[in-house]
Amino acid sequence: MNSALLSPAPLLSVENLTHLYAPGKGFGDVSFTLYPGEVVGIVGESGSGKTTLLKAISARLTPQQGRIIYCPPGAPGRDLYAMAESDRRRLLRTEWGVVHQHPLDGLRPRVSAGGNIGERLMAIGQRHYGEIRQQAGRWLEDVEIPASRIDDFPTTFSGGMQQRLQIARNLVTHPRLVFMDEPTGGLDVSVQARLLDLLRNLVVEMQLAAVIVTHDLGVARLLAHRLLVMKEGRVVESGLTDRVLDDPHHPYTQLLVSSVLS
Ligand SMILES: Nc1ncnc2c1ncn2[C@@H]1O[C@H](COP(=O)(O)OP(=O)(O)OP(=O)(O)O)[C@@H](O)[C@H]1O
Repeated sequence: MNSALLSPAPLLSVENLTHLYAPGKGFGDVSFTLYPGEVVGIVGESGSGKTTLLKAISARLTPQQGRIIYCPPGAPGRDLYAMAESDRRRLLRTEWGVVHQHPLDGLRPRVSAGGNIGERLMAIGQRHYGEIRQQAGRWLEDVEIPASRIDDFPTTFSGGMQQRLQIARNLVTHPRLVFMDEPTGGLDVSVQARLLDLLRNLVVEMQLAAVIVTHDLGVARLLAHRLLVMKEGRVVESGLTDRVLDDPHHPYTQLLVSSVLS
């Protein structure tokens, strides 16, 4: 993917962040910036701390050290964990989105597909039932779910459809920033390819900034402008995606890349 046109001020600045459940379990001293419209991929083997880091930067796990500054364009920067808990929760419902690996973790199983999408619209103040339903129907079609399924529960959908519904629920409010944890993990390869294509188009069209955790370097190559490579809770290499994957500098990245090629 080509680099985004970057605005001068980072949307998110992660500074010396640490959260260790136990020695070697979690992540330590991670710093990076994310610009509006930019997609950063976090790659690394299982257990390297990717999900824990994603939780901390998406306001779902208070880090033990360091800070995160969120600075939406035209507004002053705010320290994420110095905000009131209610403000962090509001961010997650409105300007931010979180796409979980297991779609039912990010959906309400006892609420219809339309309700799952409409709920986010209500969180940003929309009240007109007819308009909410219309937007939900449009979004279902945008993520290739027939609008005729609007009243069905997500539990009646296939895994791929559930994941597309979760994406629609998150994107309907046009968030600035989306966090995704293995968004195509657990799906059949053919379903993965279509979902990736859809995600890539949405990210480009909506000029979304995103942080994507994946152990799949193909997903990283397709979606991310920049990569952070994690090993044992540390970022061992970072840089533009093509540079990191085509000319890896750190021995661990070299191993990761060569294990995919072999
Ligand atoms: N709630 C928790 N309590 C204690 N230890 C945890 C907790 N969550 C994760 N860990 C441990 O922290 C380490 C990092 O886990 P994490 O899930 O962040 O890794 P990961 O890179 O996302 O791995 P995977 O790709 O398998 O999801 C692992 O050793 C894991 O067992």
